[in-house]
Amino acid sequence: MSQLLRLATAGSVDDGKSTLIGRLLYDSKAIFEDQLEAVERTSAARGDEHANLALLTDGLRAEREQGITIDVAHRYFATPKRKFIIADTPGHAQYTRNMVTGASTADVALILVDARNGIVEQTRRHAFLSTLLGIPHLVVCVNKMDLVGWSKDRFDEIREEFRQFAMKLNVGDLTFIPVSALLGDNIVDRSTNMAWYEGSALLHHLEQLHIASDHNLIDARLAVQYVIRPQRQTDADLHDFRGYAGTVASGVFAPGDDVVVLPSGFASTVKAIWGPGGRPLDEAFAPSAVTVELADDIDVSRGDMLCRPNNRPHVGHELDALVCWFTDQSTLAAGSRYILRHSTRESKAVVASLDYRLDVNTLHRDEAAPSLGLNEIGRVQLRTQQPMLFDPYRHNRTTGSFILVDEATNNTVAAGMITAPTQKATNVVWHEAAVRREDRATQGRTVWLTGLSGSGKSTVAVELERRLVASGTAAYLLDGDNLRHGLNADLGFSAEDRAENVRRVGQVARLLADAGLVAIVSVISPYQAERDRIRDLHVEAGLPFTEVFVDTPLEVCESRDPKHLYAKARAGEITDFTGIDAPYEKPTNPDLVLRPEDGDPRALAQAILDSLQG
Ligand SMILES: Nc1ncnc2c1ncn2[C@@H]1O[C@H](COP(=O)(O)OS(=O)(=O)O)[C@@H](OP(=O)(O)O)[C@H]1O
Ligand SMILES: Nc1ncnc2c1ncn2[C@@H]1O[C@H](COP(=O)(O)OP(=O)(O)O)[C@@H](O)[C@H]1O
Repeated sequence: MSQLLRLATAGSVDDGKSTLIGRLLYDSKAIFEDQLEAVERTSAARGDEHANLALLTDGLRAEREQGITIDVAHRYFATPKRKFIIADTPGHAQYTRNMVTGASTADVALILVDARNGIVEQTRRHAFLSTLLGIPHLVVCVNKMDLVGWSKDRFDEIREEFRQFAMKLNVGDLTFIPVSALLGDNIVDRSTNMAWYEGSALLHHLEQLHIASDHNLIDARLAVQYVIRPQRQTDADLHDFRGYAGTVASGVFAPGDDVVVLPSGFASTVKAIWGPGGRPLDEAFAPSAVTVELADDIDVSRGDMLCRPNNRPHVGHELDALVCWFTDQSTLAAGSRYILRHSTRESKAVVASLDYRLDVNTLHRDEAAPSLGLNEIGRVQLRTQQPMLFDPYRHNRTTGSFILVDEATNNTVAAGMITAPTQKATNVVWHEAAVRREDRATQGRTVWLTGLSGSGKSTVAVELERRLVASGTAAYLLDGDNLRHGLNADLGFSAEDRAENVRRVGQVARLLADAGLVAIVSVISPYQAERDRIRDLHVEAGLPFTEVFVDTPLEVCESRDPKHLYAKARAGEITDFTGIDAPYEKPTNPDLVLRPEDGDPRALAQAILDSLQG
């Protein structure tokens, strides 16, 4: 079966969103002949020169007005390569909530920009929301290129402006396509009007997009929806069948797997897994709805979660989360009480504090904000009566999200994304500085070089620092090797110690960047999750973060072996050596990749400089 791609579209009114969707449907021959004829007739009657494809999607608007969905319409179409679902979210300023509901399961966000107007407030807002929702791929369609004379310069200008903004966000994969939705350029077929554009047309890009690896296949989680306990049918059934039905939120379950049931902590083994229609399954992935049978007769009830013994979600009463407020009937403030629904559990919850309200347009945090109103987003600390079983949203869009329900009206009043369990440090108050970042002479950032030992991180980093300082930019190199002589002298090379090493270096880099320096970091940092955490730390602080993958193959590193460490590792004299008997997880979405064939260390340092300026 072809893989399904979920698309969320966003753009301000009149950017051409409806036309673009119409064009995709029209040109991929997905629309019904009669609908099309009606559009052609209406367009001709209105004297339109071209078939007005917005009319196709305007039909949907009527549906919406009847309140069928929360202002999000879904459209289905298919090409021989793939099936698509488009969630069309209206672009008005106050429609944050629709975007949050419509796009939370999307694989790709399509953001439309009118080439004449360039990046506007809405563009930034939608880009921010898309990244907040963890949508892994972002496609910026610079539309109405016909109205700017198919200008490459204009396209480049918009792309650069967007890139500058996107650096402050945690954007996974970012693509820019110049299009004319009205005339069909670069929608399904490559445009002949823009020969300078070398990329794919939109549909082709969407068909090719690799999304399988976006799914979390590591953290096995299944929230029990209900317990199936049919009556004994015949005397031959010595035991009553007991199955646990639910949807796999992430990871993989298979018969024979050891599992733990949370929050009780009882352990068992998966005896069998049943799919739809009672079919036995060898494996179950997200988002399959299955029934799991366990080998042991243990107590499991609705709301419990099955996971693997060595990979568990957080269990706790305190959540740190970003919430989007959905209603104008009330506001959220410290002390407000709600029902929190998370996977198949629910609990009473109180807002322990509202840390700040986020201005989605400027990313400014208002720490003095007393409450959140309609469509506003803020960071809150929540305390629940029952223990919750959760993961950060960044790792798991299912076990990382929740909704808040008003007890009195039973209305959903907010959607939330869990950032982390609330930090342990209690009674420690953050002191506000009198100097704001904008008041400092320079604005800092972090450039993070990751790669195997001997890949060239330090050499390139030294050269980058030299060039920056020579050009009058305050920069400071934090080298893993060197820090391990001081700050991190107590750490070795176990997975835990490396995580702590990277956490400390990341915190120091953030402080330097906050102080206005370019912090250059050169550490192996072998784990994606740790690197992501450092990126988040920067993004949350509004500091640009550039992840540079020094992608030198293991064989090359090993042949260089300047410190003879590979030789020692091969001889078994050192253990846990990265690339030999300890893992290195390649960056999934680095901002820049440097390969040996790209040049000598000087050329590579220059490539980093170019990317910072570009
Ligand atoms: N077991 C093992 N594995 C990897 N590296 C080892 C090990 N033992 C010592 N070294 C030396 O320590 C340097 C890596 O330190 P880092 O702080 O960058 O590592 S990590 O990010 O915590 O994984 C690394 O430096 P670079 O070669 O500059 O990367 C090595 O010289
Ligand atoms: N781009 C490059 N081309 C060829 N050799 C390189 C390059 N970058 C670094 N080297 C050499 O590789 C060795 C390892 O580089 P180093 O910067 O110490 O790596 P790391 O800090 O990643 O361990 C050094 O001897 C260095 O001179």
